[in-house]
Amino acid sequence: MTPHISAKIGDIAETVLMPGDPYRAKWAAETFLDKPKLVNEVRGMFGFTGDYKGNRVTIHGSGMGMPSLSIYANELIATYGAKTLIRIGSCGAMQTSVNLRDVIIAMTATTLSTPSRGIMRELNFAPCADYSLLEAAVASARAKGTPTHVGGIYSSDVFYDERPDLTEQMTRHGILGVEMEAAELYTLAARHGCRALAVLTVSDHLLTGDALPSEDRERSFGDMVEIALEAAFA
Ligand SMILES: O=P(O)(O)O[C@H]1O[C@H](CO)[C@@H](O)[C@H]1O
Ligand SMILES: O=c1cc[nH]c(=O)[nH]1
Repeated sequence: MTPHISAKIGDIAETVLMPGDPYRAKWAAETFLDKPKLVNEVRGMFGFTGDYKGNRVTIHGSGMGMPSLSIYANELIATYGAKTLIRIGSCGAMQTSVNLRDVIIAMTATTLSTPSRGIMRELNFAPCADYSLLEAAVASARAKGTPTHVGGIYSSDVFYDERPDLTEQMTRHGILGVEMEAAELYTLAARHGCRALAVLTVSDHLLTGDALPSEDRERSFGDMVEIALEAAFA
């Protein structure tokens, strides 16, 4: 047990999918896993462990933002022995070539700061995905025919951004989309010798202002979950 996870040691799998939303964790576990078992609900942050095609997997919420993800990822790695952590999140598109419902597989995660900033000091560490997971996720997305983009994303500390100039710079520099957790996940995975990846579904578009109504999201979110599960066990 940890301060934030009540699961017994052994109740969490070595492979963990991490949506920001605990209700997405519940939905994904109940939709895609055999025999999903609730293993954590401290603070309403659901974690479920079950089987995917015979492979043991946990789907556990991260909460929103890097400080929250950092708490859960640290505890999952240090106490429960998680080795592969895949974020399954929503994001805002930053390129005209990226459409609502498309999937973005994040090679790198640019950021202004992460909870690890204090350790890095003057170093501009480049958080990047595990290549084996990235390659397997791209193959899985291609096989499914899901419209998918692979490249850099931006991990922001804020949802309500007061810096339109930053968005403009990100777009100019080819950043595909914005979310709020991947940079810290990649940094923690690098520190602890784990594998990490972020597979994201575009829920809104920063350049057009378009946004998905929540009832439309399930199908594309389902593709994202299956891509992550297939990549984890490739
Ligand atoms: O849909 P999730 O996984 O929560 O991800 C995105 O949505 C939240 C903001 O609404 C942030 O956590 C952001 O990263
Ligand atoms: O962090 C996020 C997530 C979805 N959409 C955004 O614009 N930002």
